[in-house]
Amino acid sequence: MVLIPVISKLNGKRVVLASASPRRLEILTNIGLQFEVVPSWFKETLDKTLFKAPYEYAVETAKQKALEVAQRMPLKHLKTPDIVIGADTVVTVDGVILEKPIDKQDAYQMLSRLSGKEHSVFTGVAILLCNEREGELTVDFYEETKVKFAELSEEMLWEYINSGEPMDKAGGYGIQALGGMLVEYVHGDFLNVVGFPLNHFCKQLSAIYIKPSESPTHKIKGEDSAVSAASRTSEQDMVGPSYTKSNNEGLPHNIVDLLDGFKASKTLFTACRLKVFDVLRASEGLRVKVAAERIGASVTGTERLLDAAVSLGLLHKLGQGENTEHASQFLVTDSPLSLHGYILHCNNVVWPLFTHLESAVREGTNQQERAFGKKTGYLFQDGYFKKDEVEMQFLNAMHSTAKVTGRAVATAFDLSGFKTACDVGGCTGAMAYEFIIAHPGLSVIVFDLPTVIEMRSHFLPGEQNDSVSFVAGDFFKDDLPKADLYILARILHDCSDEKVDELLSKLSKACTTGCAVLLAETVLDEAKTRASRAYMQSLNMLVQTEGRERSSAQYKQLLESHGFSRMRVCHTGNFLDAILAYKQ
Ligand SMILES: Cc1cn([C@H]2C[C@H](O)[C@@H](COP(=O)(O)OP(=O)(O)OP(=O)(O)O)O2)c(=O)[nH]c1=O
Repeated sequence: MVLIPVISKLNGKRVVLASASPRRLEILTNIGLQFEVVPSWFKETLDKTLFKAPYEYAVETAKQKALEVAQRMPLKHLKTPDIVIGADTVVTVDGVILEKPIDKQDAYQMLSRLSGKEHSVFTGVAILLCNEREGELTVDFYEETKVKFAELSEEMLWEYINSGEPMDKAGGYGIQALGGMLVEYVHGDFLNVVGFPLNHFCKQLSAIYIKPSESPTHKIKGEDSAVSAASRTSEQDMVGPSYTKSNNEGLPHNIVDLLDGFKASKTLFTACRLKVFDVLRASEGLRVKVAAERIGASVTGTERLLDAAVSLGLLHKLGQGENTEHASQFLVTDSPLSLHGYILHCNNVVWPLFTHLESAVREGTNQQERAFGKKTGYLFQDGYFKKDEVEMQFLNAMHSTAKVTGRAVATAFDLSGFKTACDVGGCTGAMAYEFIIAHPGLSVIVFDLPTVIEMRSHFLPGEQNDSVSFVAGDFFKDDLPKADLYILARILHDCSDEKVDELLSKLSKACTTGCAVLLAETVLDEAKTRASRAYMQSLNMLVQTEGRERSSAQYKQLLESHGFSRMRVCHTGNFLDAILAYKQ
């Protein structure tokens, strides 16, 4: 059985079917696959004229369905999938793509087109491997099945249409049900018509998860191996699944992705600096020349930047020239969850520091002086951060990340036992507001430097709420406000070990038995089996600060040494994990 070995390979992985199709659910359930269903919100409105073949449209739609769920789950479901499966089925006849009919008349038109003719059914499938060590991989393929309808009388057509069966099916028919009466022959995979090419899917999974020595010898149509479609060579136009050369002939895709990683980052940073996403939101379907004028750049440079943004899934294919849902959500400057500020910080501060990563590794110190020509004490009291535009940019960055991570951190634990929290170094209050929303009985005092407190009105102009108050002070030099829960979001990871001990010792004195600290940090995964972001963040601390990221075991030891016990860790699946520990 091709599938049995693959099933065992998937055990323990979070598999998600990004489809509302009951047929796909049934097909995968019947083979004993363990998976969750999270229907995709991707609107199936890609411009068909931009695709040179119907199967390309089906594959791209399947990929976008899977991507949407993979990117939404950590934020909305607070869990990260390991594998997301997207699929899209289309019927084509005489070169026209038929999707689900919009009404009975449309169903009549479709079925009349199909009457007495052979047509093709294409199902595109995308398998998104989210937690692979080398980052996100997409394996996509399609399957074609030929179907011939008998000559359909008007009476038969309308009797079938009035059964209601056509309405939620591509081409307006269901071969597995009443629609089977319309069919003279099927050449190819029957389940592919129903909506999921099961055999091809199993072969792809085998190619991904079973080493050649383990797997029964089988050739998938075309060539061996399925790899990241992102590295698929563009000149390929083969009928059948999409491939690149098998790994032993080409570069391992994770090396290729890493080689190009910095270019992808810089593409995102540059597009944000030029406010490309704001310009494209203002007038959808903008032509490149007009976009170039609006962002004040050359036409040739703009064209390549936009093409690169499309390849990174930030923009829809050009011709529509419009933001993807995620670009609208996170990359335009004024959206509620905009990461624009953080991205500018990455471009203007983190990028120059990472340029000196080798020196940081050799010396074991941050590279502020090489990058910006200044020594630094505790980072955020340094003169460099006193310049208004630099401080405002940094606050923008912290504000935008707090907005994106705040909900996940605030909902990580049941905090109903606490009345007053102090958000130590709480910056603009974005995290504090998430805590009072998640815990209505809680009030939060945001404690931060006077200059930070003065600037808060830039960030939360409308959101006045009595449960959030602001107190100016220096958490190293001044007394901490009285509270029974102390929140420290991305504070300890900036500090030297000595500063960490100084601060935790102070918190321990401020806490009576039953009080607690809640840390929001990127927790290192000792087993190194999860996404590598935490280890990238650990290098970020090396180049930027005197601090570092820590594992759960290290936090446990550190907190216990300052009288905090009963530590619990919540891996939120977002940028930040949450740690709660109680004063003994
Ligand atoms: C041709 C044909 C299609 N279909 C169904 C399969 C799909 O469910 C549907 C094609 O529409 P799709 O957009 O592929 O799938 P969907 O809308 O049902 O679900 P989702 O988008 O959430 O993945 O048509 C049949 O059930 N029988 C058939 O014979």
